[in-house]
Amino acid sequence: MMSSNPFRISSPQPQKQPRDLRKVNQQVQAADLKIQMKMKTVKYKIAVLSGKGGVGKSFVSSNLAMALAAAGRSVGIVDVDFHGPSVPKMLGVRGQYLTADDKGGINPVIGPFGIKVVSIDFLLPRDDTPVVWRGAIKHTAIKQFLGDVNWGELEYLIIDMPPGTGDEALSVAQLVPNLTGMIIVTIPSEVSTLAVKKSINFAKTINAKILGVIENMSYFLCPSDNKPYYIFGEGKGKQMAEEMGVPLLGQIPLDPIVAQANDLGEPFFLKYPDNPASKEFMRIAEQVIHIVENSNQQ
Ligand SMILES: Nc1ncnc2c1ncn2[C@@H]1O[C@H](COP(=O)(O)OP(=O)(O)OP(=O)(O)O)[C@@H](O)[C@H]1O
Repeated sequence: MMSSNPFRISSPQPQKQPRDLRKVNQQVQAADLKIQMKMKTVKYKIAVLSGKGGVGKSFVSSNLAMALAAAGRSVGIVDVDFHGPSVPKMLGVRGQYLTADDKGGINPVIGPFGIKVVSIDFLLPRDDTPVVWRGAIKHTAIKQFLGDVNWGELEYLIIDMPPGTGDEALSVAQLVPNLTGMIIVTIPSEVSTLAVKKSINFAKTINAKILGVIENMSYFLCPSDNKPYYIFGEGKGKQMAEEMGVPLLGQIPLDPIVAQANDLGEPFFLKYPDNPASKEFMRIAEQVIHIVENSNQQ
């Protein structure tokens, strides 16, 4: 005869569950409190996202971080792109390790210009180790990156997000207290700008301020005639930013030296300060500083 309870779900144990729940609640509250404490000493927290993958979001995050540091600001960067962590390589610190202090805190890796860097990449045993995590684990990892790392006093924390508006974006929106705003990276192609519109609408849905859009791979500056060639089309980023009512912070050229430096694990902005892309990053950093430091939000 079939049992009335085919899944053999045991009946609830009223005395045990509340105690366990209380313990879990206490742990969650303690973790949230830790994040609040750690983030109190970080003035501006900026998430960098893109609607689509491969548009150069990590390149932009890493080089914007260096440009902000070159402008005299203290900077940290947290890479929450768990499935494709490329910030360490783009900052030239790949292969280094996070260390623990005697109080259980995590010491970030120190990158160029003294930037504090945290990424899952520092914890992976091998180059080809995939991160196979569901949303809940990524949420916990983001909590640890925010609450357990010794960030110290920082003016800027750049949060390099994975492409799209999935679990990580929601976790960051939920966990980072007083998120200063979001910067959205795009390339001048129709498919990318469509995806960006989704990111902008996502930011609006969660009430995050959009600091602006950065158009990457905007044009190729031909070395023989020094003229810009708009490979993916001209003016798309500007048009899209105007349509969506957000500022276009800058346009980074497509340059084989960028790809080469990133592939070699060289920090591009530091190594090629006179390249037009680096100069544009400096201009973008100055605008970001102007926008966030002149608003009262912290
Ligand atoms: N302006 C540029 N000129 C030339 N190559 C570039 C430029 N920007 C990025 N790249 C190259 O494009 C590739 C993708 O860059 P990146 O990893 O930053 O993109 P992403 O949007 O973060 O990708 P993902 O979707 O994996 O998170 C890299 O090989 C990088 O070197």
